Formats: sequence, C-alpha cells, structure tokens
Amino acid sequence: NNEEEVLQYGGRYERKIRVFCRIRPVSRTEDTQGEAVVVDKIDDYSVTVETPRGPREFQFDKVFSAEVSQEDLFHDTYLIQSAIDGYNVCIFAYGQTGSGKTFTMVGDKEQKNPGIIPRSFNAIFDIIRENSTKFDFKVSAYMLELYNDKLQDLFVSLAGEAHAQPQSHGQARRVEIKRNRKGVVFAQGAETKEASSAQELYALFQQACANRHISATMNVESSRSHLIVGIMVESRNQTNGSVITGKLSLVDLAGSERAAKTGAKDHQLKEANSINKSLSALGDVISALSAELPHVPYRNSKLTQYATRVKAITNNAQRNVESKEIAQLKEVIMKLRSGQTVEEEDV
Ligand SMILES: Nc1ncnc2c1ncn2[C@@H]1O[C@H](COP(=O)(O)OP(=O)(O)OP(=O)(O)O)[C@@H](O)[C@H]1O
Repeated sequence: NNEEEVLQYGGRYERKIRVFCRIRPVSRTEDTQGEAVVVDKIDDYSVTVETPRGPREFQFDKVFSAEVSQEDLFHDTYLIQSAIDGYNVCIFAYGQTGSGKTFTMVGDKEQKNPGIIPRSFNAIFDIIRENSTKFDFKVSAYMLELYNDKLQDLFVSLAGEAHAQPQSHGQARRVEIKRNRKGVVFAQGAETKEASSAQELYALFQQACANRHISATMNVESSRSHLIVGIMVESRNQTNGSVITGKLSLVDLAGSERAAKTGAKDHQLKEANSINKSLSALGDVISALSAELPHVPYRNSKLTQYATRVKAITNNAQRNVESKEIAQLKEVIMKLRSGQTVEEEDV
C-alpha cells in the first residue's frame, strides 16, 4: 500500500474514493401502483439492475439493502475520526430525484431517523469530549448552496439580502471556491460560524436549510440545488501546542435526471441542465481520480472545484427507469476498477 494512494481511518487503510450503493425501500405509492423492483442485491459488493437491454451487474465497495438502518449505514461510512485527525474528508450522496439522497444525508423531517449529517455532528463532539484532556478543539462551519452554477451562502438569508440590497444581490457576498497553498479547498467569502456543541451545529444547519431554493412544481420534496456543509475541526495539542485542522464536507447533491423526462420548462429547464452539467463534470472527476490520470478536470464546474477529496455514497433507487448518468458513471467506474479500457464516449 502506497501511503499516497490511501487514507487511513479507523486503523485500516482505505482507497481515496469509495462508492457505496444504498437501495431505497419501495414507497407506498410505488407499491400500490404495482411498480416493478429493478435492483437486486447479489452480495455485499454487487447489484443487478434491469435495463431495457437486459440485466446488468454493477460493483461497489459496499451495497446496502433496503432494510439497512440509518445507524448501520453511518457506522459503515464512518470517517469522522479522519477529519479530526487532520484529513479532508467528503461524503456525498448521488442519485436520481427521489432515490433517497436527503434521507441518507439528513434523515426524515421529524428526525426520528437522522441521517449522516446530524449523526456526524454528534460524533464530532463525542470525539472532542473523549479527547478534551489532551487537545483544545475549535469547530466552525460554512453552509452553501450551489444553484444554477451560483454559490449562495446559506448563513445569509435570501429574503433579507434581496430586501436590503435589491441591485447587488449575489454580488455583495460573492462566494468563490479557492485552493490554498497546501491544496486545501475553501469557500472564499463564505461566512463561517463557530459551534460549541452538536446542538449548536444542528441549529446552524436548520438555519441554513431554511434559506435553500426548492422547485415548487416538479416535486415539493425535491431539492434542485446542491447543499454543501463544510465543517472545520481545529485541534491544538495541549502538550506541544501543535495545531492541526481537518475538514469534513457533507454534500447532498441535487437529483440527476434527464431534462426531457421532467417536463421542465424555462427556469426549470435551466435548473435541470445546470444540475446535469455539474453532475457529469463530477463523474469526469471521479473517473480521473479512480484511473489516477495525471489531469483531473476539477475546473469544469463549481461542484467539482469543490470535490478534491471525495468519498462517495451512491444512492441507487428502485425505480423503473435508471438514470442514464448514474448508469454511465457506475459503468465507467466498474470498467476502471477491473482494468478495462474506457473509451472517450463512455466518459
Ligand atoms: N432508506 C430509506 N428508508 C425509508 N424511506 C426512505 C429511504 N430512502 C428514501 N426514503 C423516502 O423516500 C422519499 C424520497 O427520498 P429523498 O427525498 O431522500 O430523495 P432525494 O434523492 O433526496 O430526492 P431529490 O433529488 O428530489 O431531493 C422520502 O419520502 C424519503 O423519506
């Protein structure tokens, strides 16, 4: 194992990128409409998907069946210690609209089944408590939304800003993705807030969520923007004064779907195109990282400028039609893993 190629966590060595597949349970509506289940978990690492061209097999680092609880999923994707140890860790959910990205990342509305984001908040402060006799910690966060290729600071209320500065909205607080000399990506111009407990961090998160864009017609629950939560954990060693900073990025991506299928018009079409463009740029970055290509096309979209160290959670829904983008992405990754050649048109 070359140390450059791996990230150590929990005492084990792992590859830089891991892709998980979570199968969502069939919804009540799908059940009453008698819709067919098209995803089948073969073992812990592979699924078959029914496609118009017949069944196709896809490989993952781990496959979670529909019965897997939020707690077990969090346990198996646990990377919080790495972030506290000074690594840059990113967990994101990718999938078609309605496939369960928000459920996985955030949880249900009532928070009876909290997802990765609130569980991470708790885990960060649990680790801090356990180490408080040796280290002094500082936790801060920024929360952003990427909507139609514009970054919006979610700590700044849209309504409040627009009211105060109708002409210069979006200009006054321009957020830009930058990389510092150490190669660490940061959001320049974004407000950063400190939190001293998991509850405080969650309150900041709720405040940020209240400022998000939601497309009203296609699906009320459907988020049409990418949500980016960045948590910086600074730890100062009480004995020798050395300071290390790690970062945990938690991202709930907008749903991927073909614009034509959504029946979207005008601004919705712009939304769908922008989402698909950034998701396909993300696919290119993942492919380049997996293949260890010398050039990784981070600059192609704001979303991928963000994704320098990615840990992926792929959500894959039990739906009749599989998203073309997801299918292509998975196929490319599978080919790369098995050492097959990837043609340009595949990517
Ligand atoms: N593992 C799961 N167990 C139980 N319910 C789930 C699960 N995954 C998703 N759901 C439910 O399925 C519905 C759609 O999920 P969700 O809103 O998370 O999808 P999404 O991928 O975030 O969609 P969008 O791209 O539109 O934001 C929700 O009602 C959610 O509660």
